[in-house]
Amino acid sequence: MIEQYGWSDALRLAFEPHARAGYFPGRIIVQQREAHLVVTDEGNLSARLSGRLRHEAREAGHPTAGDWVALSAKAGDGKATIHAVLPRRTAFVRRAADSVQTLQVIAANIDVVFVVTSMNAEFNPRRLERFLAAAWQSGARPVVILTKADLCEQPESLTAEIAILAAGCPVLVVSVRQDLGLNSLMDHIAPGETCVLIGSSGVGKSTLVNALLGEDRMATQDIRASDARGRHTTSYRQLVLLPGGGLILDTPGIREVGLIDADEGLNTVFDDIEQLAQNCRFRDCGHGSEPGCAVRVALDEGLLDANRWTHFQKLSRELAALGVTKDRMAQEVERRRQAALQKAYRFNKKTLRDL
Ligand SMILES: Nc1nc2c(ncn2[C@@H]2O[C@H](COP(=O)(O)OP(=O)(O)OP(=O)(O)O)[C@@H](O)[C@H]2O)c(=O)[nH]1
Ligand SMILES: [Zn+2]
Repeated sequence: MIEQYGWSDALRLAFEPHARAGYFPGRIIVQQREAHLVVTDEGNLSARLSGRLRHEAREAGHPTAGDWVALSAKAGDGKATIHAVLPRRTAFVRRAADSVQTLQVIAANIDVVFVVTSMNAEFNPRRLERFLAAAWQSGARPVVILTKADLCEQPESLTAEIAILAAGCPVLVVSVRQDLGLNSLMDHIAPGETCVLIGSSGVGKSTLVNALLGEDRMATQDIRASDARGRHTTSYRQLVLLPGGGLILDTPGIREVGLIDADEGLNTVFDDIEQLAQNCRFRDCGHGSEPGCAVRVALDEGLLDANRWTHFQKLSRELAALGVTKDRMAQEVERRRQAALQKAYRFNKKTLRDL
């Protein structure tokens, strides 16, 4: 059962101390305020945090959808207690809605982030950059999906434009209406791997999930004809098994990626600018009036788009204001979480590293 949900030898190894303590493993498929829905070899259980974990969670963060956890349960009542969270391989992090400083991990242990944008509405390159940066920063592989190809007059030129922006990740063109491109999408998720979809409201994420599942499990919405944008629909927020053996997590929290949280992700998306800046005469060039500034020259000669440059500076400033270091923020959050966990469980450092 849990093999289907991605249970692996590495996880088994990390789980050993918990197995010795008499606990069994499970994966959170729905995160809820009080009790989480957890898939286990004994079926789905409704699990609450132990008192001790609840206490630690204040420092180390709460377990989230996609997390592997150590459980105990009394026979037969469908309820369980979560005693520990295994180290995460990847984490999708966003800033909490109510605070600039608080980070929220909204999905753990994901392998692929599908960045979804539609081909019918006006294409917004800046927004795609932000989504891509968030995707890179999670530690998972980003893949761009362009939806509603049936509504686009010249899909080729738009695809080419986007491929340049999304340098380094695959760009897939799909149309659920025409049943186009869905198989190549499935090729990007291996059995046991977990993917998430991010993208603005109305781009067709739920429709895609339904198509992948082969049934209408997600509530979709009818698009507002006037502005080609969508309204929010409530979704089935859970980690679900796809027929091909992969897993998909469709949660509203992931869709609403706010500000980008990592300069690592930013650098990947703005790789060309980073390259340019390396040609400046001074290593700490501020790209203002310094002599020998390669960025200024590129701007003057029209080799670097002025809007793109402005956007890059704006995002850089936002990140600097947050004190973001070169480390991926997701990794930093995870490091702190593990440090807190180690204090509690004296986890073997090597076991953590091996994951
Ligand atoms: N023409 C066309 N319309 C599509 C396609 N895929 C989705 N749509 C339509 O786009 C609208 C929005 O689709 P949803 O799947 O609800 O969008 P969403 O991204 O899940 O939206 P939120 O739940 O608000 O985040 C619906 O009316 C769909 O029928 C497609 O391939 N072609
Ligand atoms: Zn410079």
